[in-house]
Amino acid sequence: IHAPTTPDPFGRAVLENPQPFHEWLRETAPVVYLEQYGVYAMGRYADVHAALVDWQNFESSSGVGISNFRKEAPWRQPSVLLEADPPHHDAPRGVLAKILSARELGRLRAQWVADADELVDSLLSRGTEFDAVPELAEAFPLRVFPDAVGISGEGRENLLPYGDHLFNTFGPHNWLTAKGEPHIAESSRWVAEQCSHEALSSEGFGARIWAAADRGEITAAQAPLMVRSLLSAGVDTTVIGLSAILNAFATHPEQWQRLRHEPALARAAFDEAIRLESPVQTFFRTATRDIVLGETVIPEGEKILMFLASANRDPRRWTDPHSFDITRDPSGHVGFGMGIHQCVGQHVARLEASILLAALARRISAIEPAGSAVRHLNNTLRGFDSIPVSVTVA
Ligand code: HEM
Ligand SMILES: CC(C)Cc1ccc(C(=O)O)cc1
Repeated sequence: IHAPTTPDPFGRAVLENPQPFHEWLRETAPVVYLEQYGVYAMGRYADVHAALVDWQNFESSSGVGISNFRKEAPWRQPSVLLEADPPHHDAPRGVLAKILSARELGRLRAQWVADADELVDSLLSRGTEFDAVPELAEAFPLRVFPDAVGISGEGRENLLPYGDHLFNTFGPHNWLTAKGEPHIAESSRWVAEQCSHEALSSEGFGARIWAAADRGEITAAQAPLMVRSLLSAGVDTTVIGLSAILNAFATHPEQWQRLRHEPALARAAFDEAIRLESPVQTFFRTATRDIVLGETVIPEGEKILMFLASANRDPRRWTDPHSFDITRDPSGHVGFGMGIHQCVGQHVARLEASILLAALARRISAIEPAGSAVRHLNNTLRGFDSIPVSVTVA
């Protein structure tokens, strides 16, 4: 199906409110050619899932953004994980999966719980009305994650702008990529400086990556790029994930009560928020051969735009897809991707969320909106700039 003119999926209107576009895409066909960008779009769960698990036909090494690395030079050195396919992808993935495993992360739990308790106590001592984005969704990851990686204390204000621009560059050049261009050279330089062996503290994820290089499991060239991966993917995403769950609970007070009575639901609640909100809305693959899908042929070398957020609300796969229900089984959602590139940091994200939610649930008997939430616009991410809330202390 050729769609000569559709609403622009990277335009302000769709980025603000993507659901009508997703509905149109799912109902039109399994694959729709978007003439505006010359890419093949998928919005149904079955097709997105199938593409994600089929790395041989839908490759990542030509880039997971709209730009085809085989046709134009990437603006930064390709990731040895995200923008690599087997066999090159295998060793870096194996090393990072071990370092970020749920088991390995257990050693961080006590410190992160203490940090969350301190942060929430201090916030509530200042009042019961606040903006949950800066005070919680940004403050908690920025307090625990850079230290867990082992980077220096100076310059951490570069992290969010670096990630925001990176995620914008997966989409087309537009007002969003133009916004980040003036500062990206400086923040890129700072990020690169944090990735050297000597810049990293002896305890963190970064040191463990370099130790793997010293053991010959990865090369000394791959090690700094793997640290860069953590700084690229590990901050803006979790800020949005926490914003999503906090906004979901503020707008569904009965679900908050459910969580308070059954704290063990926090883990499923976070994945349900990731399914419903899909912090990472879209990204691309590149066809490695002519791919026949229904009545459409995707020619070799062409880009496929996968709408994760649409797949996560596809009524063909989910009952009552637009509802936030923390008792639902959210497994199978593609908010963390699927297949060999599925988010290697998902346990870090889940640990941050479950610890922050527990700290809040202990102290707060109710949370509700105290004004309208403000969306944050980005070519790839969908989050919030502000979520004003008012809470009742238990
Ligand atoms: C709510 C938070 C997060 C979300 C929604 C998220 C989402 C995703 C998605 C959708 C992918 C798949 C990309 C693809 O298939 O091309 C991915 C991959 C990845 N994520 Fe996450 N992520 C989150 C947190 C994190 C964190 C905290 C880290 C680091 C500690 C991280 C590191 C990575 C890396 C390195 C990859 C590439 C894996 C590979 O290509 O093998 N992410 N993430
Ligand atoms: C959803 C993904 C595009 C997030 C992401 C970003 C960057 C990297 C990297 O390896 O730099 C990995 C994953």
